[in-house]
Amino acid sequence: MAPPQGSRAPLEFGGPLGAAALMLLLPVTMFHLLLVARSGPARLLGPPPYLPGLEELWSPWALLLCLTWLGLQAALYLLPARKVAEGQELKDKSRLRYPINGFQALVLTALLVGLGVSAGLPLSALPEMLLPLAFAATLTAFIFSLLLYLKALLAPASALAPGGNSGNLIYDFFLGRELNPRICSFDFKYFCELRPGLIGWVLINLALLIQEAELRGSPSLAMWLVNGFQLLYVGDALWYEEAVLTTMDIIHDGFGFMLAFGDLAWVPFTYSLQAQFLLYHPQPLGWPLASFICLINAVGYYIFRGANSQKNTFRKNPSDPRVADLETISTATGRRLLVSGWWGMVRHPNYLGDLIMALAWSLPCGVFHLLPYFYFLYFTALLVHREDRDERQCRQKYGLAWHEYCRRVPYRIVPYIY
Ligand SMILES: NC(=O)C1=CN([C@@H]2O[C@H](COP(=O)(O)OP(=O)(O)OC[C@H]3O[C@@H](n4cnc5c(N)ncnc54)[C@H](OP(=O)(O)O)[C@@H]3O)[C@@H](O)[C@H]2O)C=CC1
Ligand SMILES: CC(C)=CCC[C@@H](C)[C@H]1CC=C2C3=C(CC[C@@]21C)[C@@]1(C)CC[C@H](O)C(C)(C)[C@@H]1CC3
Repeated sequence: MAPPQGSRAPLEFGGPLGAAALMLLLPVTMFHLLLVARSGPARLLGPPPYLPGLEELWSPWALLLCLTWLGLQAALYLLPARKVAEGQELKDKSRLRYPINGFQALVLTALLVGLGVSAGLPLSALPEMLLPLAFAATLTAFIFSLLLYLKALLAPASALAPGGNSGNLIYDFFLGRELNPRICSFDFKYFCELRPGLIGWVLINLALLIQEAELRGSPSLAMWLVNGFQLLYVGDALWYEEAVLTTMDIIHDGFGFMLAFGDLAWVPFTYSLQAQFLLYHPQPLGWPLASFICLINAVGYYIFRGANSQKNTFRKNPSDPRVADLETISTATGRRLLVSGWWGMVRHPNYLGDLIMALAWSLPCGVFHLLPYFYFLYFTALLVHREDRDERQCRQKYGLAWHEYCRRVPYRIVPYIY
């Protein structure tokens, strides 16, 4: 049931036409990347080396493996958590509770995979299955999104997200109608955001590293760097799992095809692109340059983690000694905005740190192919668009206080540039 006309949020992503285009373009782009990464020329802007037939894309075994993976991660999600955190206050003043056991799930997955490999699990065969696995993940995302859409038809208006309730089926299916779709205490958006896709991403990276070792005797330094950087990123996300509860996806966005496909297919199969590229295009990398790239990643991580933890600590407890001395702006909602510390440097310092890391992930692949920089380019576009969406939401939330924040912190992501 769509909310009253007056409360409808403005259309984003180009409205229904843009949503329809993205639902086609995103999977096509993902398959293009998977095909080009394993081709000789590896030309991002060129045609794919060939168009795979359905017999190459569809595999019942790949679908079974995909669903088994989802089942395993769901089982790990349901294990007793070391902690249960409360989410931000909802419209009806209630707060949802979330299990904090993501890092535990990562460690248990690593142990299970390690046991499997020692028992003969052919993990290095995974790279050869990326196309059918990506197809299975895309199919799963579509079906899952349809079930979520149908579930939202039964949800009360108070459970709906501001965005994905335009009344247009395609747009609402893409953006997602329900804000926090759950069955009992199982939160589908929270689960998908941090578990199957992220852990699947580093598992694919590991499989690519093992296959390179089998092919060339040992993994290259570039492959070690990419695996290490991205394992740090995923491990950090799961160690600081509670911080995701103050991010846009959890606070504001409905759970629909965009996030379901993003979590289940886009993240594991396009975020592992550098490792895929390196398997088929080994790159020489000396220790001096590798050390410099590690420094770049470290600077990015320092900014990323510092900014996210500062904002999350502040949102959880403004009186926390770690943030109590920071300068803030009061707002009509009663919530305050940080205007010093990381959030006094630019309005999204966390994005800056993330982008610096994204660049560090590409550099080990050399500078003679554009393909490994796809993530950096896509991610820049995603974060610029995301920052614009967040600006609109915060302007609406905080009014004059946000204008004052923009006056005092004029740059969005990069100091003195943007
Ligand atoms: N690897 C990837 O593919 C992606 C990674 N990310 C990363 O996820 C992280 C989270 O980003 P995102 O989800 O966009 O949201 P953010 O963590 O940037 O949170 C945005 C929210 O923070 C609050 N906020 C903004 N400014 C201030 C301030 N000055 N003081 C206090 N609170 C403030 C507002 O919410 P409120 O005031 O209501 O609390 C705002 O809506 C980032 O590090 C980003 O780089 C994001 C997208 C994709
Ligand atoms: C083009 C397309 C398919 C869009 C979907 C975007 C999603 C892939 C991203 C939206 C927000 C994300 C976040 C992370 C991963 C990518 C998605 C789902 C994130 C879990 C990565 C790890 C970080 O530490 C994080 C937890 C802060 C982050 C949260 C947002």
